[in-house]
Amino acid sequence: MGSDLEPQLPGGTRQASQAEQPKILVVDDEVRMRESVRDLLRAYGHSSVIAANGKIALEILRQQSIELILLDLNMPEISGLDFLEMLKADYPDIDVVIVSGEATFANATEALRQGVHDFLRKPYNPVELIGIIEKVLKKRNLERDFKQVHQQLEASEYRYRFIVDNSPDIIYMLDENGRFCFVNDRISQLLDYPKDELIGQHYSAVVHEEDIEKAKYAFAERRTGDRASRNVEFRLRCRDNAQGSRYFESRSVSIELNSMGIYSNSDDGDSKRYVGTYGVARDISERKRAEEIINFQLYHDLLTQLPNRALLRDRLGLAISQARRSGNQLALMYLDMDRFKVINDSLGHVAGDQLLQTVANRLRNSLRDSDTLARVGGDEFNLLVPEVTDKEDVARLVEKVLKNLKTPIFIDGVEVFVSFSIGIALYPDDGETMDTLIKHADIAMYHVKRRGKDGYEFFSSNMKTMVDQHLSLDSGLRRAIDEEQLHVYFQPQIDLRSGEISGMEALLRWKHPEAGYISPTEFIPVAEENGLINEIGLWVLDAGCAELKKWRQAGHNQLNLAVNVSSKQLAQADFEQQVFNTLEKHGIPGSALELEITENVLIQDMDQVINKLRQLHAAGICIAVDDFGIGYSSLGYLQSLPLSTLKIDRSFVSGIRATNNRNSIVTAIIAMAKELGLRIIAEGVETESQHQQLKQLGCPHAQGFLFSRPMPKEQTAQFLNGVELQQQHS
Ligand SMILES: Nc1nc2c(ncn2[C@@H]2O[C@H](COP(=O)(O)O[C@H]3[C@@H](O)[C@H](n4cnc5c(=O)[nH]c(N)nc54)O[C@@H]3COP(=O)(O)O)[C@@H](O)[C@H]2O)c(=O)[nH]1
Repeated sequence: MGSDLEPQLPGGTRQASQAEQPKILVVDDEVRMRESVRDLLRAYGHSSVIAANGKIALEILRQQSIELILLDLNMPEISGLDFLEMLKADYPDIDVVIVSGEATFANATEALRQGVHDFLRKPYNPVELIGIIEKVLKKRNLERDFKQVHQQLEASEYRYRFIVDNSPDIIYMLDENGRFCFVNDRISQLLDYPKDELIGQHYSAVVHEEDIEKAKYAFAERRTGDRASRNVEFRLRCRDNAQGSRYFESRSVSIELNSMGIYSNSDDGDSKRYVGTYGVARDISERKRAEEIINFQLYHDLLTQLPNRALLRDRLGLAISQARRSGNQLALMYLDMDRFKVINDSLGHVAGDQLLQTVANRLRNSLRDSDTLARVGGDEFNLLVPEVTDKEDVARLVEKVLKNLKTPIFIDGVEVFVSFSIGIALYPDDGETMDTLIKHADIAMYHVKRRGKDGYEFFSSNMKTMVDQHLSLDSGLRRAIDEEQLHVYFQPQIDLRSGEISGMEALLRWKHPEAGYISPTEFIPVAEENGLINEIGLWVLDAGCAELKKWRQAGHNQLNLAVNVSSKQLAQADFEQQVFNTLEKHGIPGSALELEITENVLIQDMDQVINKLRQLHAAGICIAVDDFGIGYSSLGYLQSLPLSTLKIDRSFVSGIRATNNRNSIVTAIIAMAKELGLRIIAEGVETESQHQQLKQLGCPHAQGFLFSRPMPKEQTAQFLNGVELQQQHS
């Protein structure tokens, strides 16, 4: 029957049987006995190997995987009990059934003590033996299955624990009293709490005190499904507040998603009992910080760190609502720095920025925390004072603010003096809405500017009428150009010695279809503000030159044309080129043109103005200073400028009498002009007496209603031809 070492398989190949069935080792020194057992096992479908003694059996165990040993106790060399001892030491998992003729109680007891599964006496009962074997194998199968399930559970538990502990989010469970019964590792990393310290603590221990109310329902959420809390934001406290607070977005999940016993079946089996909450909290601190930065940038001016227009509007809206409820007044102020552009242009933008920052700090330091100071433009600020008692109260505050700004500011070693024009509107008297208050404060500020800057004014309703007119002039003037409502009139300039006409001054007229004639004193400042003066001024020059050409062609070839030039026109980079082009277009020599500028032109950018005037002068064009004597500029410029004419202001002419000290001013101007080699024209001559006085004082030229009112071009041509016409308009 082959070697005792060889496994005796019941049919089929050895490998196939080994793979399919548990292996049984029969150890017996009696050949007949061990073969009968092997045959019996084969008959019942069990594969087995047989060994004639303990030594062979140990050898087989080293080579093969055995599950059950049927062991004889009485064997030579190694007894069954000794074999058992060796077996338990090296192969404790193998089950043993004793099949032996040994019948002593002591041996049987010892065998059982060593853990054998059963004891069967020879001659054995085959049915009993098979029954025992199958019972052992069944038990082993169960144990194997159990072990496998256990291993799978362990692996699964490990996987879940790994996932939970390595989650970027905090995962927690609270018991029904709101105490932590589970937290993952993430909570320790984020809040510096050892996990064990948190277990058993109420969730409020980690919630920021200001957010307890918000966190209350979200943290210990009882609801499930769609009604459960989602994305509720609040702050958790780090341990000992070591890292400050972090923002969290917490959510409680429904019991359907949570199979870990958050709700358990009650005793009746029909209802469920709340046992706790499961939640996931995600750290959103970085996002919150980014949001804070973005929010700051959205609502603040980055140069001065002051609130911007959007934040001011927000606070003003709230302040108006509160004032409406409480019946209080509030003040809104518009603050505009005077001459900031000049400072910025002369000292440079970096210095300008520093100045704005210093001014912002000074303003801020004059105010209370409840006030809102906002930067709403380059050099424009708005101040909201949410509660004021009366105008005097506001005036005191504004005076304090202006006084604080008076102290000179040093920028890069340069002493800078700043002043502000401040307009004030009060709620509810000056407006009940945000836009009205802002607009009215702006209007009041504008009035301070026009009045001479550096001060404050409260809004009044007549200011609004003026602004409304200003606005309608603005839009009307744009239409006036398109619809050809503008006209050039001419007023003669007379040589008092010969009585001849030496020149014509071009004067602009606006014939409005409804309002009639509108004075240039009203609309020229508007055109200067909206920039239309450049277009209009060039048009006057062109129209005047066109007429001058006709007059000269008609024989008045010594006639000159005087045209008024605004400071805004002169500031254009190509102004002189525009003049040269126009003269060239009409074929008029430069010497036939006189440009009238006012003293305020000279107060501005002196170097640039002198440069332009020199270029014009070099082309033969005469430069006259209009309204001379009423400006504040130094007389020293007269020598440095390429001037040709001084026009004595009407106010001096209207005052001259036969004996009057006003004459001394006119006399002084005439003397000074002669000294400087300048031509003199007296403006606004209305009476024969003025005419004679001027002649006596040696004034060579004059202009005024006495000689002629300004007239349209057709009448001017006739006037030149000596036809006396009734003047229609002045
Ligand atoms: N930049 C420009 N300014 C212009 C232009 N056209 C006019 N103006 C300036 O507007 C101001 C008002 O001008 P206007 O109403 O035309 O008044 C002129 C004369 O009508 C007036 N005048 C002339 N003689 C008399 C008089 O005897 N009495 C009296 N009460 N008024 C008189 O004086 C004005 C002429 O002023 P001036 O230019 O200073 O010689 C005025 O400042 C104009 O300059 C334009 O096209 N561009």
